Amino acid sequence: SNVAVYWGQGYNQDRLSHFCQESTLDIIILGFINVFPEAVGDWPGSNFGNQCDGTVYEGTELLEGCHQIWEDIPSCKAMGKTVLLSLGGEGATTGVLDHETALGFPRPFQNNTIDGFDFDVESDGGHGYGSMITRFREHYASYPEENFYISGAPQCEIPDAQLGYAIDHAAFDFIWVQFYNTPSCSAASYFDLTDGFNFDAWVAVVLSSANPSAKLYIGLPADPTSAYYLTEDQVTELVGKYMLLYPDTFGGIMLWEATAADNNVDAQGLTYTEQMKEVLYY
Ligand SMILES: CNC(=O)NC(=N)Nc1ccccc1
Repeated sequence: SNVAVYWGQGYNQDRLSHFCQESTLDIIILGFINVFPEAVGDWPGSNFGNQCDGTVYEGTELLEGCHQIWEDIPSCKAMGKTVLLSLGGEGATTGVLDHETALGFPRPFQNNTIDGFDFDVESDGGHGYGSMITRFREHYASYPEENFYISGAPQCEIPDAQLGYAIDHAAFDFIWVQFYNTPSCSAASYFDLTDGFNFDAWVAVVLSSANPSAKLYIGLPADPTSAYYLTEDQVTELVGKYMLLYPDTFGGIMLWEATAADNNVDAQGLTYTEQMKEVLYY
């Protein structure tokens, strides 16, 4: 099973190549394309924290000076990483992506080196995401020799207000549930009296979704100051239980996010990511 991390919004974050060199990481999700086109023909916008030079394509919010990222993606893939580009993120302008706008979402990702797209839609979700993912699948089909992926980061309440429809009607490869940010179903609630952690119910969602063989990941915060943070021992107990309960559907652990995980070092000098890898291969 895999460790997936979000990268692009970390405090004083290192360039992508630094994380590509970490053997513990399998999937790196670049965040974010955080402005969606309001209408067909509009351009999306992007934000990668401290990583780009601030210049945008004329008249858009789309960053054009992300040289380090575009330089690092090919080498990241050469090191065996799966690199996905995430659409959305906290506070993103995701607009009501209707069917037409969804199909018209321009793909200004000048290079085609990314392995797929992640949907981290946290507000204003429309039903366009199902159409958009179906359209992505049609594009993917014209490159049968390539492996392209679609992933999603729903909140843990079921059905997820933004992605629930898309998960039921369009094929995802990975679903990393944000078992944080929502008290009622967080992984942390497994350890308190409420015990609302709902991985079992999420397995049922996947098995009745458009792609029952999608892999389901446990999403966790990597920052020890986060309200929903789990200690290494708590992750060992929780993940140890669910990875054995659902060996076919359990895909691994997703962390928000890469820099926080790097900076979170335990008494043995292991980063949080290395601790997660130990849990998965325990
Ligand atoms: C995968 N997407 C996220 O994790 N989005 C998000 N809103 N993350 C977040 C986690 C902790 C504090 C603030 C934001």
